[in-house]
Amino acid sequence: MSAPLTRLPEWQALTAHRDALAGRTLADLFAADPARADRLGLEGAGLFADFSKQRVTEETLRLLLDLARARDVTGRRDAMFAGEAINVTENRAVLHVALRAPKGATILHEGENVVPAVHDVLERMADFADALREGRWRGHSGARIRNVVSIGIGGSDLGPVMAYEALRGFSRRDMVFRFVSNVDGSDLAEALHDLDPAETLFIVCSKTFTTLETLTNAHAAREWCLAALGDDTAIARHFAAVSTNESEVRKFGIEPAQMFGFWDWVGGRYSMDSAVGLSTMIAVGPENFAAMLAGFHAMDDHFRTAPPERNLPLIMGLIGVWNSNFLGAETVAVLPYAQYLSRFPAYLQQLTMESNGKGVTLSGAPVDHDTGAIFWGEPGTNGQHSFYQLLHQGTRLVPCDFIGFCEPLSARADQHDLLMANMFAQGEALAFGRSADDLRAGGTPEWLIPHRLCPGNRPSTTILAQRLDPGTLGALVALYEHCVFTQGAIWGIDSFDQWGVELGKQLATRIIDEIRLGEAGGHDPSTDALIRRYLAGKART
Ligand SMILES: O=P(O)(O)OC[C@H]1O[C@](O)(CO)[C@@H](O)[C@@H]1O
Repeated sequence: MSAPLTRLPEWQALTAHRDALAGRTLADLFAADPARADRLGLEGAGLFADFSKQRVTEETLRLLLDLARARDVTGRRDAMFAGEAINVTENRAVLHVALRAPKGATILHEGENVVPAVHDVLERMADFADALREGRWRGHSGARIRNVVSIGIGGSDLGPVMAYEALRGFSRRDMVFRFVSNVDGSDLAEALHDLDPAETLFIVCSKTFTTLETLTNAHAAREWCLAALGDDTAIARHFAAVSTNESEVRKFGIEPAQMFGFWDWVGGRYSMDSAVGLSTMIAVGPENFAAMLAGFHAMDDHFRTAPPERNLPLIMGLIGVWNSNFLGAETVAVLPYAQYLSRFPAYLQQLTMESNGKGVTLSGAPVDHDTGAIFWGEPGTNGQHSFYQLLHQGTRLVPCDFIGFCEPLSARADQHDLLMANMFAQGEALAFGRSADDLRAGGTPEWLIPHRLCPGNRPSTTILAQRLDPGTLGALVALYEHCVFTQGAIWGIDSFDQWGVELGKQLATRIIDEIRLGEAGGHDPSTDALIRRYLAGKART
């Protein structure tokens, strides 16, 4: 791993190949090889991905696989599954794959099989979830718990809220689930405004149990609860915690019996299938949660065992490297054609950008190439009526991931056909565009042709699965997790730390004190002036 990535012969071969391919459009590639649609489709864990609308040939994939070999991606993958401390800057193992391993499996961490402990927590979660769902777990006044409010942020929020939205169709409709993350007090206020404290359970979700936003909201929720229920003992019936930090949980007043733990080898953004998924399990039930874990595990197995050239996350990750580093794409648009996946792009933003938004290699040397792309997106068809204009005719290259399902989850099957027709149409339009000749033949006046022309040659991947159920969701999340892993291994970065978020937190702590004291100073002139202006405005309220 010592030679800089871009000096590797495998990298240079890809650069030369990119130059040789220059000028060959997707239309050219399909004209030369109509069967590429068959050969560039891969299946794994119930997901099918069509890569034929990516600007790659089989030679590109061969060269990308050479690069993966040179970077020992499969060796690093095996090290992850073996529990090695591949998160080097925190000296930690990265074992989210153990969270979804079946009961009899063995995954070692420091010589100990962690799978039994994972299943102990899952069983405790299931008991608690069932007790709530069946009305056996009651509030302090004896009232049935009808509302579950999850308080967390980042990995302790985005996974649970995404999964709840994705699996709403499988959730208990007679219970209310809300998610509070922002330190902006209006988030909590809106979540609670119509809830009865006697019927409300809070799940405080924080790996560290020290996060400013979560602890602030949790204390405010505690006050709200006590103001109505009037007794400290009520906390035991109305609060549960998900954390790795038992002593801080106790300090907050939540007993270990209501604490569901996980481990330092689970990164926050890789934790939705740990106890962090408690709200998901309460919403959809332990069986559906187990089906989601099975979907994750099926993709883990595929990633671990499928040959590189048929390995879905590996190939998808490598194509992402090709688009970023060789075609110059800066972003990836994630476009689920499923309203239930409305929070999936936001979830992926943390997974991909907190993982691969790094500027130095594992040894601390600056990278000499771009790393993680900017992920963003919205569900289709909504996005079509806002930003797709730029995708079709703008000056930037934006590779798109379309995600769709064969079976509708609503009874309106004809609407599902409309939805899917739109998804297929967008991939086709991006790839093949509309030529001047076509427009002329359709009667477009000459002066309007440049405005209406769609140049095409814009790459996309289409992921198609049977239906959006718990197993599919697990497989889909694991697909992106392993994609991120593959890219991090190619770039030689630590995909599992997040030191970049620290500085802002430290500065905020200092500024909070200054605001409380009513005086700013010691920052740069712009920041000082902004704080003073804020203090002046605040004084007028
Ligand atoms: O679960 P915690 O410890 O409250 O952290 C929340 C989030 O904050 C971060 O550390 C970033 O600030 C994320 O990595 C993490 O998911």
